[in-house]
Amino acid sequence: MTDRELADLAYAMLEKSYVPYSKFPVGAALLCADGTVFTGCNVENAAYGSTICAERTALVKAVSEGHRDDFVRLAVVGDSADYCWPCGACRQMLYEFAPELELLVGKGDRSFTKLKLSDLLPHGFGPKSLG
Ligand SMILES: O=c1ccn([C@H]2C[C@H](O)[C@@H](CO)O2)c(=O)[nH]1
Ligand SMILES: [Zn+2]
Repeated sequence: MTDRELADLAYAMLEKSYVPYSKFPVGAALLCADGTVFTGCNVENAAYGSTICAERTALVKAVSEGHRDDFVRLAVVGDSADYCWPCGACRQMLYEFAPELELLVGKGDRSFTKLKLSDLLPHGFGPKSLG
């Protein structure tokens, strides 16, 4: 799967977002080594803090289906002028499973930039930190 194809799966998720409060849709698509893709969107809640981000939706879908050590690339995209950088909570949860995960981060004009999770979360706290 090309980067463009993975990003487009994430963009397609924008319309699934449930964002009555922020009106800020986010889409995600997580590629596994066997080619499986888990998609996600943000799902907000009237108790705002109970909102789940698009990246974590995709991640928990994947882990709950038995994937864990096989994450290859994650696309996360928004629909606004700036890139949709993953929030701190998402960076931390992704770091648990794939500290060197490749990221495609996109914005409203459908362009995206490529980097690694470790660029966004250097010296992260993970399973190895616990000894
Ligand atoms: O990494 C992030 C950051 C924010 N959001 C969502 C949460 C909320 O619904 C909206 C505004 O914060 O964007 C994500 O989905 N992923
Ligand atoms: Zn987040």
